[in-house]
Amino acid sequence: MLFPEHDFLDRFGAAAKAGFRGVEYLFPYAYRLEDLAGCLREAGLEQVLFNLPPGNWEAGERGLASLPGREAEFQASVAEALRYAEALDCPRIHAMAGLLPERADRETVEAHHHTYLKNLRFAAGEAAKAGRDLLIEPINQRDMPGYFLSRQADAIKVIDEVGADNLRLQFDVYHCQIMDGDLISHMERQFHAIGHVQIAGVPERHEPDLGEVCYPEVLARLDSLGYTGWVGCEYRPAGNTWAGLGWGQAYGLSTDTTTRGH
Ligand SMILES: O=C(O)C(=O)[C@H](O)CO
Ligand SMILES: [Mg+2]
Repeated sequence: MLFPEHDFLDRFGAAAKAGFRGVEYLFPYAYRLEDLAGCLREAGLEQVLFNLPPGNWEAGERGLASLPGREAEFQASVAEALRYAEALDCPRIHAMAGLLPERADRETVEAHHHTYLKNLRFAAGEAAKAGRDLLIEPINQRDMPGYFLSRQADAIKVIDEVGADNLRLQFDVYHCQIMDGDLISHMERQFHAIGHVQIAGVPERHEPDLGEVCYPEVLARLDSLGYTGWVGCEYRPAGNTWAGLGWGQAYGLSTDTTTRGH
């Protein structure tokens, strides 16, 4: 989502020049593995996370994991994601849950829940064989109406029901603020399950210093909890990406325009 001023494969160099040490993105599948691996190597970056294939994104699909009748496609998506994760040395992959049909009745919701648990057990098992973590993320209903997983408590319940050590929570602060609020309490209560963190300003999803969330306090508390994982900057720059990085200087990022030479 950052550096949209550049073609995708050029964003790796821009991220490194800005001081990032790792990158994540939604989907790698439109690109050749060797091109992505070369970008990481040349920029000296780690591949931190990406998503499993989401179904037909252009047609509005937002993941396969809870969709009854699509299990074979989901299993193939796990294999494809793990193939990319192996080549890019990516320790974690995110399985998007998918959308409920409009006005879903109780039976439909239960069928999605049953499918979700079954698929996550399969995917966590395959990821564990490869030494990788599988993440699930509650996503807010404003950005993704009908998304099957939107509340923090539901995500923790699913993680407990699946019972796989490598099934972890993708704690996106932006979504948590919109759907549940009470950010620091949720972060503290769920800390045992957090496998990745993402941040963005609320409500516009711009830079973290724009909006209602006090990120210096949230990130300081994350540190004091002993978090040693990554924090993904999953936001849409309000303007030029570089101009908006001032918030990150406290975390080693640079807004130095002289490094823009790219
Ligand atoms: O939407 C988000 O916050 C995500 O992190 C998903 O991976 C992509 O939609
Ligand atoms: Mg997110």
